[in-house]
Amino acid sequence: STGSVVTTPQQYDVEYLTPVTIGTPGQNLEIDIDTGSSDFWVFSSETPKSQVDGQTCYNPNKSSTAKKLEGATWEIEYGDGSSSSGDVYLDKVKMGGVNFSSQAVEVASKVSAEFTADTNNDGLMGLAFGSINQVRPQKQTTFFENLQSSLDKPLFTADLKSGAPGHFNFGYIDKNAYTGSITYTPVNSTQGFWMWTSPGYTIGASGKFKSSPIEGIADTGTTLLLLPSSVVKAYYKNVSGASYQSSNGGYVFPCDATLPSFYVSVGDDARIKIPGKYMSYAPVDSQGQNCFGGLQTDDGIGFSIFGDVFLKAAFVVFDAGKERLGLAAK
Ligand SMILES: O=C(CNCCc1c[nH]c2ccccc12)Nc1scc(-c2ccccc2)c1C(=O)NCc1ccccc1
Repeated sequence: STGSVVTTPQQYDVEYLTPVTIGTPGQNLEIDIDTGSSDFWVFSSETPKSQVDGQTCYNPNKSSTAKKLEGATWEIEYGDGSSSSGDVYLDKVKMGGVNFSSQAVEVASKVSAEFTADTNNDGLMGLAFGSINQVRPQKQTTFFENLQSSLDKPLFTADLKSGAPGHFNFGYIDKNAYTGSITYTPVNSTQGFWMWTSPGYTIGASGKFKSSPIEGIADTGTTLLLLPSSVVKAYYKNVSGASYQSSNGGYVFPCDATLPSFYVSVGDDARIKIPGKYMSYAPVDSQGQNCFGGLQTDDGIGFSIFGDVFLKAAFVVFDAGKERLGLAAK
């Protein structure tokens, strides 16, 4: 089997939302497909009304195919301090024409304020590895892991775009979705992530390649590109008026500054170009005077995060069959 589903960026490309159908009859939710985590959790009939602000809630009691996974609970906390927790049902899940009949759906009986405030986002579907799933006492496998053996090819692809709908595809590679060739690089999944190492980077079209291995994860659930502070400092040296502002929690610069492009090397002889305009995330003030950088440091994380700022510049193949990541220009 193969599948394809549209994914739509929210304002400033902060996240991408994808339609997912759960249960019988189908309940349609808008979900953040997240290759940086491994839990599929949703706003639900068990989420206190005070913590719901417009989100669509999955109600297992209204699904004839829902079965409670007795004794199973989950809780998850993300690096920004946001969190959610609850219990678990098994139900039919459909996305982009592919479906799995007994997917673990983690229903939220509690969500933190960040998720309540994210009014269009009805939940997250983690597509990292099941080894870091947070359901206890027994970890659950991801939607992709459940589908893998029935897919034409054991892979999925992400084609995120800046300010326009893109696609997640399952089981096949759409040759029309990229230019040139796909460069593959090994994935180390021992920490449960799509973790890979870039050999280095180049700042600006006429910049010199800097050989500097960067180990990080391909993470559609993180908005920004989070790299070592040495790399980040070197980049913002080229942006007039840029400075680290602890009050804003990162590098900020005048919104009219000229931003150099940033090239991330892949394998021996390929690189992904991130256009300068992707390197500005959003205004930090209502006048739109100063802007928050799309590139920030990975301090305190333990690895870098190749988030949406990077991923939307590429066509990305998440190849579980060969434990590798494919990257191509588009
Ligand atoms: O969790 C994910 C992917 N799902 C995010 C879902 C999500 C988390 N708030 C959300 C809010 C809305 C929608 C989705 C999400 N990736 C990883 S791996 C390591 C870290 C980490 C660990 C320690 C410290 C920092 C990061 C994160 C992380 O917290 N990223 C989010 C972030 C990263 C930096 C700043 C803010 C958030």
